[in-house]
Amino acid sequence: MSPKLPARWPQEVQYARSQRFHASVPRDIRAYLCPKTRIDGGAGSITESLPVVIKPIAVDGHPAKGQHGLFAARKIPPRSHIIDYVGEVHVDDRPSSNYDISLYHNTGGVSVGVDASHMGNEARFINDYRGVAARPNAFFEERRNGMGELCMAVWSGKDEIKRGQEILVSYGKGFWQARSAAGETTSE
Ligand SMILES: C[S@@+](CC[C@H](N)C(=O)[O-])C[C@H]1O[C@@H](n2cnc3c(N)ncnc32)[C@H](O)[C@@H]1O
Repeated sequence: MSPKLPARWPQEVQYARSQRFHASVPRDIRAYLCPKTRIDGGAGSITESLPVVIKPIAVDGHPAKGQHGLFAARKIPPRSHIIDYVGEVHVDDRPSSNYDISLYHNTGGVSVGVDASHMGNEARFINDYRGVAARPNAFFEERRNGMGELCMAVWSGKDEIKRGQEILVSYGKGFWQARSAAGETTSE
């Protein structure tokens, strides 16, 4: 059964509750990332509602005005798991994706990313804090989910996130440096 789409989910993007593996991921890397046999694709383990909601950004001065962001649907305690970043796990280059985050590097120099440009979950709407707030209120850190699969998770920082607040992470300077040539800017 396909999962219910969140409000304001874009038609052209496939909604998924668990990451998918692109053919570019070598077998040994995949075995490390996903050591257990997956029975149902991973969707079955999610029972709780997520503490987040996708909203359009209409505030003047917000650098992502006209786009969407991810907001707390209820109070989120400090240092707690918010959501896993779901997308296509890949090792091929995706220089034009604005939804590609780094998941894992092995000692042999293989870099694994999670790209949510064509498929993903609510986490793909998390904006960078630059130009929005003084600092991020959430951060990326990998974890092994209930199925033992390595994934990139989003966690709250040291302060509680209040209902209605935008979830903001740092994409890292590299993200913006790579885009400055293309004319995409932040206030930093
Ligand atoms: C992962 S997407 C975030 C979700 C996006 N706002 C949307 O509606 O699909 C990353 C893109 O969001 C925009 N963005 C996120 N944070 C931003 C910021 N602080 N300043 C300017 N643009 C931002 C940029 O266009 C960036 O390439």
